[in-house]
Amino acid sequence: MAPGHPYTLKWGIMATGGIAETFCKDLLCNPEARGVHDVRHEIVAVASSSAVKRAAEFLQKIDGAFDAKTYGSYPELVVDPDVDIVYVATPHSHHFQNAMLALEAGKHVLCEKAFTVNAAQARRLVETAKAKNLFLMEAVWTRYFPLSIKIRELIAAGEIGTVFRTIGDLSINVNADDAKALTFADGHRMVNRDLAGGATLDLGVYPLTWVFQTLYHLQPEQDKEAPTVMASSTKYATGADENTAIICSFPGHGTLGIASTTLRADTDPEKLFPAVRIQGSGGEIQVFFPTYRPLKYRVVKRNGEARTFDCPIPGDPARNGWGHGMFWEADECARCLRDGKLESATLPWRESIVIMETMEEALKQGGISYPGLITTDVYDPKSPLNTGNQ
Ligand SMILES: NC(=O)C1=CN([C@@H]2O[C@H](COP(=O)(O)OP(=O)(O)OC[C@H]3O[C@@H](n4cnc5c(N)ncnc54)[C@H](OP(=O)(O)O)[C@@H]3O)[C@@H](O)[C@H]2O)C=CC1
Ligand SMILES: O=C1OC[C@@H](O)[C@H](O)[C@H]1O
Repeated sequence: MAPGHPYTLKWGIMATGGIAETFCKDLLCNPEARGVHDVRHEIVAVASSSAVKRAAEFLQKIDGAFDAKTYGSYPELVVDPDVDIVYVATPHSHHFQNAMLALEAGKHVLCEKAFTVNAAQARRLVETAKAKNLFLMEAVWTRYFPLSIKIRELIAAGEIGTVFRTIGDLSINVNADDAKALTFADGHRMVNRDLAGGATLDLGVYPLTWVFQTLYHLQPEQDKEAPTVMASSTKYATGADENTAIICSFPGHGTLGIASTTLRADTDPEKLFPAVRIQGSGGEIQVFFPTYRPLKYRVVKRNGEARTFDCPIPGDPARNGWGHGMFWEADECARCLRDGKLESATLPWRESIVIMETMEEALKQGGISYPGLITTDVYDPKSPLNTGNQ
């Protein structure tokens, strides 16, 4: 990179669904619109497992990167020599096999949340990235929000004294009219066990993110303590969890985290109450819904003094004001690669693994299980999850 020139990261996009579209629209935003001058992004290839036509249609949807190559399969994408990093945007069920496909082809990887279906798969991804000297990161975008960075700084600076407890929720009321079924069809990734559906892996990872970034991430390195986990779930008709509560206890630090998620009620129908409360001896920090894309936090001191801070997401005027907030995690990938780092200090590999251990244990205690095809930690390039027959 020439001095003074931004480092450019060249992306290959694996899958053309909802979040791939949102993420790519963020990649297409001018970084200067968010005050970023040191890195930039280019979408050089897009792959759909269903048809090359879908990849071409995707470029129309994102309204940009019209010169990007389009592929009708994931294996073609990962061998494209122009791709630096693959963004894995498939359902949870596919993450392990798809991320392995990319790593084995020598590509760096940003993999959507939930990272994998279980901890063994997460460990295998990390081992592979390490062995091949490749960058790997779980796409928990919330951690890279300036709001999250600020809150971690406030906690570290003692703004609310000693933190003892974090309570977080991410829930959506998707009851059908009769309140028996949910509005999702049984085959939808949110509830389909074959796609690792369920509230915990899809939504629970966000309240857990708040528990982990406030109670685990900030623990001193020499005292890192994984939580003991107590959890309970209720099951939907498909066998996926629809309602889960997880208590994370860090006894060595005297802290407790409580993360909950349900598909049967909203976190806050009136958008008045905090979705996350980080509670310390000197007060608390409240974070408001959406738990995954927060725009506002409030610091409430023990004496009742309170201040609210709005944190709007900067839009790009040249893209009709678009800006969703996923660009900050993309900037992190670019900076890590520019600086020769294989993992992000904001979400280190070890932490992603401990979070997967926590969710795996919670699901086990809740009696939730997933099929062998999507839980195996044995890589198979010919798995239908890679070849698109699943
Ligand atoms: N960070 C965030 O805010 C969000 C993250 N996510 C995460 O992103 C991932 C994808 O979610 P989302 O984009 O909403 O899902 P979608 O169903 O909209 O898209 C998933 C895409 O994966 C590909 N795919 C490959 N095999 C299958 C299969 N058997 N069934 C369904 N899709 C398949 C398809 O693309 P193709 O045909 O082109 O191969 C499909 O379009 C999930 O892991 C989810 O947790 C989701 C929403 C928000
Ligand atoms: O990651 C996510 O955040 C937003 C939710 O609506 C979505 O289901 C989930 O996958």
